[in-house]
Amino acid sequence: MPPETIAGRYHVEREVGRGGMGSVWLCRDELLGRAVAVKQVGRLPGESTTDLARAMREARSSAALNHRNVVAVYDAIEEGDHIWLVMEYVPGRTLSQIVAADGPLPPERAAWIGAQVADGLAAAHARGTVHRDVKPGNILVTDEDLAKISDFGIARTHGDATLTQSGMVTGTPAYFSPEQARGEEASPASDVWALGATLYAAVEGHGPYPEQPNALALLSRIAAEPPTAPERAGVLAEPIGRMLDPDPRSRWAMADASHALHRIHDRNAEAGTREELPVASGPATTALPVTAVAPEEPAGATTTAERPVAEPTGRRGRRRALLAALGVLVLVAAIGLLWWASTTDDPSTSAGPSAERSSRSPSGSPSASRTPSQTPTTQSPSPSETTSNAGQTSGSTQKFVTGYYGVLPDDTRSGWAMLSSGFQKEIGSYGKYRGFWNSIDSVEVTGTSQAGPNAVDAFLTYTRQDGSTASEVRRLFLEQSGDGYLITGDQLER
Ligand SMILES: Nc1ncnc2c1ncn2[C@@H]1O[C@H](COP(=O)(O)OP(=O)(O)OP(=O)(O)O)[C@@H](O)[C@H]1O
Repeated sequence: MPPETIAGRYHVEREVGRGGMGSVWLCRDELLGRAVAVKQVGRLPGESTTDLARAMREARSSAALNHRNVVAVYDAIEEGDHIWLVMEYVPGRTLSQIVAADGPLPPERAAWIGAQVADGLAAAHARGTVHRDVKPGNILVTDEDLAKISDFGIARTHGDATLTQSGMVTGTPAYFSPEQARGEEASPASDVWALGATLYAAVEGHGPYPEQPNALALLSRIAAEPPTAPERAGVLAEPIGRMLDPDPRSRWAMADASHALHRIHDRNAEAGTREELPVASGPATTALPVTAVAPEEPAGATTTAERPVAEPTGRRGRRRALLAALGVLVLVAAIGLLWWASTTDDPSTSAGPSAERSSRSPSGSPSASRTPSQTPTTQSPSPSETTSNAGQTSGSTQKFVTGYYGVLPDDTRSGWAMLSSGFQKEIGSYGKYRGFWNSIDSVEVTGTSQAGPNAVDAFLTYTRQDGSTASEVRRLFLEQSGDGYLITGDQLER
């Protein structure tokens, strides 16, 4: 039984759940007058300090993150043989509880939940933290479908000591990526796999691999065999396939996943009702971003058909089924391509090369969502909060960014000159850059926010040539150049 009050401050109201390391209690923070969730992590006398270290690691990883899609950790209190992790209280259910109670989710709803989680994880990746245990049980979802990723219990930041000394499995094997199953280090790419497997489970009602009690047998299967293609994924078929790419080098980055999932959500919202959205409709299939992280691939050459959920492993039946599934996907992609070719109003798809299609809405510059060399230090608050928060030193970088969008879309020559040569190379050519901006009628900067010494988040609203609008938050990375700056890269934030 927990005490009535924890650390003289958190009044215990009731137990809200129980996990592998202990109970979670709903408490009232008497000092701040707010509800908090307090997770009790046991440390029995004589027991090793592994649990304690794990809890502290969870606290450290999560507390450094401030993102609406990551459960905030407020405090970690050591008391007797326990640690109390004080977290943001998220009223709702875990994704696994939702699927268990209500059955598999419609792909569009799963996409929305996945998009939010991808945002939270992308923020964690940007600061060097890998979650390592993404699974439906670690995703909390409110009644309004606000999703938050929790339990950075086995996450670690670069430079932390190895978690296990003797090959003990950390994480949930069912959601392990093939490279993890082979014993390689967890990486942002393995979080992408785990999110793909989580979305698979959300729409199918079971994970990508058949459950089995023998963890080692499961791991060897994951390492050797691709999962079977999902049957109920609909519009999520391609994102799941790209996230479950067995090769981590060509697997989507988290930003690509976020982008694609948001697109599905945006299109669904535009369509008005979930049911109205055709399954695997043309635009949703063809307009998905193509990751720019596979350097050996020619830009823009990747199609759904080239990246199946499962790659052939030598099992004939599976191969045949896959080929059939791929045939359908190729057909869908071809129909989508025709649809796409007949429209010019979607700037995010009009840019052509793969790097330019990494944005879910019109990009500030048609660039890849990439891991920046400069790590942002803060998360973006809402546009209204941000401009006024800019400090004196950050003013000039924000001014520069506002100025950059000020010349666009009309003066692409000047805009192009504000990009570093490396970034220009990454985009490909001035013609591609201009081609993108030609599809935009106007771009408005509704706010800016300092995301790091050389990183600025721009809150943008684009109006396309056809009058439709789209909004996004784009992070621009800058380098000093003479008295001014050059843009060295960008990344979609929201
Ligand atoms: N911040 C929170 N707000 C509200 N409920 C929560 C919160 N965190 C956890 N819960 C509830 O408590 C339950 C247990 O959470 P916990 O993180 O300990 O479980 P777990 O992820 O299954 O365990 P573990 O990963 O430690 O093996 C969850 O299933 C959820 O219902």
